[in-house]
Amino acid sequence: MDKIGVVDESSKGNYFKFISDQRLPKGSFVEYNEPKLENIPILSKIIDMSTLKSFPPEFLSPDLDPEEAAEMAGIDLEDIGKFEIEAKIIGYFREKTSEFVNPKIPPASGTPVKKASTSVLDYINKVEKEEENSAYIGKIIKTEKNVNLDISEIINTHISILASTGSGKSYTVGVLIEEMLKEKNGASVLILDPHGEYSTLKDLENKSLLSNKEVINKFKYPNNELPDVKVFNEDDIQLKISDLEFDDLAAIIDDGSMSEKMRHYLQRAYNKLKRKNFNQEEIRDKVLELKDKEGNYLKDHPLHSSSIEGILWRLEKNILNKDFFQNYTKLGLNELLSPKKASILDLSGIKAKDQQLLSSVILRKIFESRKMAVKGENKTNITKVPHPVFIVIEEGHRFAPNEGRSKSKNVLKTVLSEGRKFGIGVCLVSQRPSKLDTDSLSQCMSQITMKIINPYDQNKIKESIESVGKDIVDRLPSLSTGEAIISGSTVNTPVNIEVRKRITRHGGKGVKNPSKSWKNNLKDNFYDKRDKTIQKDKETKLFSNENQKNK
Ligand SMILES: Nc1ncnc2c1ncn2[C@@H]1O[C@H](COP(=O)(O)OP(=O)(O)OP(=O)(O)O)[C@@H](O)[C@H]1O
Repeated sequence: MDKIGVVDESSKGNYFKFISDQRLPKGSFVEYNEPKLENIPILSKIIDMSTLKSFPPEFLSPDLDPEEAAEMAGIDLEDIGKFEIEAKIIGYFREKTSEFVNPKIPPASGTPVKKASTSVLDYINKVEKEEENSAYIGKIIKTEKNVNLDISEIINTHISILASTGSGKSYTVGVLIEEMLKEKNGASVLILDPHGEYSTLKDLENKSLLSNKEVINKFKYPNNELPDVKVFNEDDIQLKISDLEFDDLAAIIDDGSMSEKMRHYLQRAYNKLKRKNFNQEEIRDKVLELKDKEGNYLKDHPLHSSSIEGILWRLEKNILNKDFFQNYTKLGLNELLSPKKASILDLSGIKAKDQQLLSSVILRKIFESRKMAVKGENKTNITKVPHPVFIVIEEGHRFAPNEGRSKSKNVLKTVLSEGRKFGIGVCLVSQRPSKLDTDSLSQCMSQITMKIINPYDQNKIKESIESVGKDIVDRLPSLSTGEAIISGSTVNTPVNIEVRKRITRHGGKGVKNPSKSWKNNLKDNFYDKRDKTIQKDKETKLFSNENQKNK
């Protein structure tokens, strides 16, 4: 491999500087051989670059000969156009423990530096491209080297995808899901989709939409079938009231004004609902029974009496008059979760609070079900999901906000902290990491981080994610759309990548030409009329010219 630079004298600690005449992008990799360790190649990453020497401004005149100027300024002309590049030492790969080991000695001055070779870059991946449990996510920037995520790590210890709006989060989620659904993995995926932007994954069901035979083969299962992608919307999603726990019920009817007394009476009524399959009316009837039973006491204690009335009113308003709650569940876990299947819950037609509620019930059911399956228990009222599950939660800050209440926060935290034991992998997606619950974020042991400009969001990432150091955060604002830094347990060392192209169409596109769309939708479309008049004028002119010619 060709030498691209030489270590200069300023080496210290984990970092060294070298001089090169090449521009090397930040985040790219170089290597050098360490003679004290049998010449083993040491992988290092570029973190900064500056020009080595430049002419002082007073010598920057077009009339001045460069050689003369260099002599006058006391600069070696050869140094102009060279770069001083700072690199961070990553280390050599120790196969025995599958990790990069820092050599703890900086390279000596004069050590040749080379572009990292493919054989050294290979160690960045924990898994090979087309093997089981791998997700080919893109290439190391400015190279042809593939980066493959280790899916076992994602399922066991979760992943976060963080980026400012428009930087490519949902595109990247799409790529990850495509990889999950390839035949090599055959995953069971559930997507909580508040903006309804993932339905284009349905392209995977249609051979004619997949570009060629080679692509089709990657998704084709032994029975010749392609993956199943199902979209469920508000008409399909309804909650069975008896799936709610007491806290859910209290949270739904509490608009912030529910007193402790009201909570107390609601709890007593709820405790009387011994059967597992109660309906909306039965909750109200239990409160009415309580009112009858305590009749005399309530007469003497008007405050208690008004508490019961308060509950009845709230039940009427929030539960009995809502189509969203049914006495049955339209969607069972069996329908949602199955290998080689992605179920997209399009929540765009559901209010934010109801989205949280729905997610909390679904997450809890999946958690209970997986727990039972792993522990080998059998409970008749719980559907058994016998395989691991990958759950994508878009707009994660809505479901687990850092501040304020959310009906789904506690259960999501439980899934993140204990899901590891039960094979529930979560992908938490957010454009506002600073608004995301800190514990939830730090439970995601792998990260795909894309362009982030907001300093609050950058700080949050620095403070709550161990594997994302300052050098990574400093690079976030300069990333382009579609560029990402992968870090954490899914790869052996953090790596800058260009996310691969999607196989399916991307569903999260903005409006391409808003002006055109507005004009096309004008009630009195005078643009159309104008265009027709112009066309007519042209034709008239043309004919009159031809008439003239014919004359
Ligand atoms: N890897 C990529 N290759 C090509 N185009 C990409 C890539 N990533 C993103 N884009 C394009 O960039 C645009 C924004 O991407 P995307 O919708 O994924 O952003 P986002 O971060 O999810 O935004 P929002 O938060 O607004 O949903 C899209 O038009 C998409 O097609």
